[in-house]
Amino acid sequence: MLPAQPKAPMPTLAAAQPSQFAVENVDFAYPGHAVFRGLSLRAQPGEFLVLLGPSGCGKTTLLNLLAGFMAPASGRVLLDDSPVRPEHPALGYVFQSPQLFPWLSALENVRFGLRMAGRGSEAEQRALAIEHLALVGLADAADKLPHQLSGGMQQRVALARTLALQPGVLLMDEPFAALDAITRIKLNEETLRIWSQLRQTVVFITHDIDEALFLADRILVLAPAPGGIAAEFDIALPRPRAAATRQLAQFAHYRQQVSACIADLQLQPLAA
Ligand SMILES: Nc1ncnc2c1ncn2[C@@H]1O[C@H](COP(=O)(O)OP(=O)(O)OP(=O)(O)O)[C@@H](O)[C@H]1O
Repeated sequence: MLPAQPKAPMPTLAAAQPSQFAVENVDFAYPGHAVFRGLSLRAQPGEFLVLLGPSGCGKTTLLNLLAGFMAPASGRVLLDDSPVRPEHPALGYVFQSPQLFPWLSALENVRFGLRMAGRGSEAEQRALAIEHLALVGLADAADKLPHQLSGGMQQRVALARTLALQPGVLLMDEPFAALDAITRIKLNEETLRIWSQLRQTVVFITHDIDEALFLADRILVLAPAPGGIAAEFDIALPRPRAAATRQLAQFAHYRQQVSACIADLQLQPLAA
């Protein structure tokens, strides 16, 4: 009889070890189209970093470089001091579209990643999936199919599916852009509630200034391609943040500063 294979460790609802990112002097181009020249940035462990910038400046490209889906032409992308690779267990993604399997229940969608990673027994996977559905406020929807859920609920399932794998970093590419304004604000608040509990490093892409201000410890504004970081804002709004945060004079002040920066960028003539 073959010896039993050691099982991958079962993640729990406990906080992950937050990861750190370093992008060092990265150049990247699509054929005939330079996107980054000499881009450098860092994300500290447990930081909520938001990337903001005009359409086409390279936000998604940067996230793909951070995820190891694409390689820079020169320079390095390091995750916890090693070159990033897409299968790194610390990486978790949430995309604009929830990308759920339509024939699987919410619970089975959340369990899917755990099954693929071979983590735990079926009973453990189910228990963890239920715990994470409860974390995103969907304890009662475990048996529902995706088409029985609203867009916001589907995106919560996608978030639970990613969080169940206990990533050290969450890469979020405009995750709430397709939702109505009220649902989006609600999910911004939920994201911060969950982040304050689990404290992963988050890299969040948006082109919504209010969303960026509400969430971020730090905002990096990207310049139009081929560029890099045009400006950096430390957002010292008090935490925990809630609806009242958006009414603060300090919030309005940051909004004015960031809006002016982006307006300035969009008025710049395109680089040759
Ligand atoms: N596969 C590709 N081949 C060639 N050019 C591409 C490709 N993907 C993206 N681009 C171009 O590279 C630039 C950066 O694209 P990217 O999608 O990263 O921008 P973005 O800031 O995320 O835009 P948006 O806010 O509109 O989503 C754009 O000018 C885009 O047209």
